[in-house]
Amino acid sequence: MNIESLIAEAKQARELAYVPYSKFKVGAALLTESGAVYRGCNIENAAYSLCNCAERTALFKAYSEGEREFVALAVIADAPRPVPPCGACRQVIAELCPSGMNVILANLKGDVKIVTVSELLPEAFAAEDMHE
Ligand SMILES: O=c1ccn([C@H]2C[C@H](O)[C@@H](CO)O2)c(=O)[nH]1
Ligand SMILES: [Zn+2]
Repeated sequence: MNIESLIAEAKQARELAYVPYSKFKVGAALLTESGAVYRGCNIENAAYSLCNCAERTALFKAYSEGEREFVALAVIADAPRPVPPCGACRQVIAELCPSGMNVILANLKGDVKIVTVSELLPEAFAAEDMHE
């Protein structure tokens, strides 16, 4: 699976977004070590703080199906620049994905920016920091 294909998966996922409030559809696609792809879209709620981003939808779907080895995550939206994940998603990505994993940020215009998990959230607190 190459970068373009993973972005295409994220674009497909984006079509399923539930966004009556922001009207801002986001899609994500998470590639696992075994080659499986988990898609996610953002799902909003009248209680705004319950809105779930595309990235977290994809990660939670994959993790809850038993997946543990993640190799890349693509995110796409119709934005002026490659869509930047929110702080909550950065924290969840840092918790569940390897620090050197690539996160592919894209928009519908074809702009792509690739960053690592640790670039998105340097010095993130994680499970291994909790006990000696
Ligand atoms: O990386 C991002 C940025 C935003 N959103 C969602 C949250 C909300 O539903 C809408 C507007 O912020 O887009 C995502 O899903 N992922
Ligand atoms: Zn988010």
